[in-house]
Amino acid sequence: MANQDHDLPLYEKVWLKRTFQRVIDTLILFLLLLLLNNRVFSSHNFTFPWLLAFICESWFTFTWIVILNTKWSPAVTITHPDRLLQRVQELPPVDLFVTTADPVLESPIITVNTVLSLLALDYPANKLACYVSDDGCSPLTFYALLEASKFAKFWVPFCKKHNVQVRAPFRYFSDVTINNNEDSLEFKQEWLQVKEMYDNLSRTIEEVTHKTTPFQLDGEFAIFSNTEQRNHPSIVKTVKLEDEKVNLPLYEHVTSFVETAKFTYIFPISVPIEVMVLTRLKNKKALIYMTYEQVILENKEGLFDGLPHLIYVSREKRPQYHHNYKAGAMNVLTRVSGLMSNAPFMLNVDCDMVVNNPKIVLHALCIFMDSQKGKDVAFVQCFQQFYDGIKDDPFGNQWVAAFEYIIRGMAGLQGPFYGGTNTFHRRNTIYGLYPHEIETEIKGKLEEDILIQQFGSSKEFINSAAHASGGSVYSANDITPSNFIEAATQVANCDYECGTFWGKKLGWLYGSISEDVPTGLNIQRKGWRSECCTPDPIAFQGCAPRGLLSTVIQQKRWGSGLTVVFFGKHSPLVCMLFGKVQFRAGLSYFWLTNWGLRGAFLVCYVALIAYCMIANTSIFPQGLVLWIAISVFVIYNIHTLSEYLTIGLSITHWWNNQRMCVMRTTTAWFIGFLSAMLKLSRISDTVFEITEKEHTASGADGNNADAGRFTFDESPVFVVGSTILLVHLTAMLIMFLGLQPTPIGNGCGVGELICSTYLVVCYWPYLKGLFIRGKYGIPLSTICMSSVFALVFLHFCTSNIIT
Ligand SMILES: O=c1ccn([C@@H]2O[C@H](COP(=O)(O)OP(=O)(O)O[C@H]3O[C@H](CO)[C@@H](O)[C@H](O)[C@H]3O)[C@@H](O)[C@H]2O)c(=O)[nH]1
Ligand SMILES: [Mn+2]
Repeated sequence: MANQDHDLPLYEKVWLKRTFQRVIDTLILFLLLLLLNNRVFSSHNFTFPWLLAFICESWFTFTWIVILNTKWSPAVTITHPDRLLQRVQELPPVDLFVTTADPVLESPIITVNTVLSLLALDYPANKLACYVSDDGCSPLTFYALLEASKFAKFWVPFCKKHNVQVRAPFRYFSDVTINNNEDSLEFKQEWLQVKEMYDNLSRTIEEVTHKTTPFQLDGEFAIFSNTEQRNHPSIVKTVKLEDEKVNLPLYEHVTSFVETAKFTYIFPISVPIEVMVLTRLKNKKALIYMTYEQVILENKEGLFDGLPHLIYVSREKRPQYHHNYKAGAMNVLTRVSGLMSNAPFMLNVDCDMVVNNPKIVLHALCIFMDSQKGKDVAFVQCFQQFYDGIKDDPFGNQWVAAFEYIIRGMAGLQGPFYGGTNTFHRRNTIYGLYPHEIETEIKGKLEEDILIQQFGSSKEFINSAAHASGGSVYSANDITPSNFIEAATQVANCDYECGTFWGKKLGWLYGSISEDVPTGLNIQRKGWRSECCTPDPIAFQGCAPRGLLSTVIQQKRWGSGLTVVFFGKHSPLVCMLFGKVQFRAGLSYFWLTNWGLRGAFLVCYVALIAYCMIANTSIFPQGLVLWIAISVFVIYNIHTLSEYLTIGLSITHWWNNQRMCVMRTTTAWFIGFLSAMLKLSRISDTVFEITEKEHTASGADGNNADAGRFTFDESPVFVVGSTILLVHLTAMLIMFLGLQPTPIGNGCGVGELICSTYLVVCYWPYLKGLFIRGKYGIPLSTICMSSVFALVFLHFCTSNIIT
């Protein structure tokens, strides 16, 4: 290898020039400031509505500054896995985390596909360990994984042999068919065989999932009897050894294992690659532990081309302990994996995020391992992109433009925010280290009692954490996850974290249902950077909510979780003032953390406009200044439209996103904001509601009559939406019928009318929903409630309380 080669970076960062965009952005800002200026200096109408308008408009201008700042210096990263492979002697181990929480909303077949795609990554199998956290404590999920691990023994070699790109079987088989003319006979045969196996697998899993009779909880599954999702009792599991065909050469191995690990019991299955299923034996100690782990697949021989370890983890749940949702699950996975494989890097994906680029680990490592720029990179974030997205994004949940402009923009600053999935982390940063500590082995040298205070009382875990912090890893050959079952059980217990730093200073942070954002901020606060990784083909593909109902659940959660972050200890402002988050990076975090607040301000403004129309007053200026306001509106729309068109999105896509932005801000984010306020004032807590992942194996939305159509239910989100619509319809009616009272000041003008019309046009799906019954219509109860609210508002406006 030429010396020169060594100097080439493993990744490059290229800043994009978007000069024209900057000019227009600045023009809009200039006009907004002009309008604000006009409001302050040339208005003589200092009433309460005026003040409210001034506050809201200042907020909108501030939001625009935040957006402009975020978009200003976009960057892309280009990675060179070929250089990495040439340069490093040995690739580092990587732990893979998958979280699932509900076998109904997240069908096990989805999780299975994600896991299979991870097992088949183009990376030495002995360097990978895949951990599945099941917060649903579901025997179905466990069963599905067991079945999948059998299939994996054929699937993984098939993918590697034929260099398959999409390694989630349901995606592969719906995309790729055999070509009789081009494909070899061997390929065709294998394809058919593997396809049949997959069809069997998915049929078996579907059958078990949809069986109306309860799942037979015997044999290996006895461990699941008497468990509840939120309350797992002590579980003792027995395995009938004689049912399995025993592979003799493995026998020796197994007996020695049973001697060393008293509380575990192994039986091998006769398979080409060693597969072991572990379970705990009945013993006193196990009765105290209320969680269990199963090692499903163990690559004990450390075979390069074998299968990665696959470990099922379901942490203990007790009603008296808060389980902290996904953040809690991630911390358990961090500890369990720390014991079992302790890889210096970990990848975390949601259960629906399948690998789309099998070389993604190499791409991400290019960033971490670059000797110049990689040292202070804490995490590598891949975009969230979606398969089978409904055409033109009717619910605005595919975020294509946001990724292109906002996240790439953040990438040019201190780095993208942590998005909760598709992310590679350094184990060290999760353990709370600062960039400069990485090479000084600080944690490794800490006193044991300090480590116990921070990391909890497991000796084995502290040992492994010290190892990790010191930069040394277990060598790939001593990895035997099953040796650590007992210790892993302990660190997955509810009370393990009591009094420790977990969730407060270490790992995934608790307190917000958008755990990802504060976790990322807490890392960047220490001076770490992050990078985007956007290789071609794209890294992962997930399942975007397919209906309005699940979109609303997601949006409400974000609106609420992000507001909690905004006002919390890890708000961007705090991290900027007291931490090492750079000014512009901190400001860009406002784009994200103020979603809930945006809801509050926009609802205020929308109400104000309706008030003006009903009470016949005006918040908008007349004459030239009104024209400036109208031109801001027009320029803004043309500008965003051109941004969409530039990246190949359609006009419909743009319009769908625009109107969805208005709708979700004034409904879901607003409700999220209210629930965050209740949480912050300790009146009620917020709950992580899981979004449904629909499994459409056929890959088309044609078979789904609901695709893209708005469906409604009794959610308070729709009450807010319908109220806003009814109020504006009434206001327009009053205006057109000439029922307005004598004007206050200039009286209501064209500005208000334009705003109101735009709003009603955005709310068109709601308007239709008012007149349809059934699931496409707004429920009568919701309409009644909204009418009451609208009447109250009307009364309020006409009773001249505020003038
Ligand atoms: O108690 C829980 C709740 C959720 N999850 C898992 O968390 C993931 C994300 O949940 P999902 O319902 O898919 O939420 P989304 O809105 O799709 O997720 C986005 O937003 C979340 C924060 O609100 C992030 O955690 C996610 O990574 C991000 O993709 C899923 O794998 C769940 O199984 C758990 O493990 N335990
Ligand atoms: Mn998701």
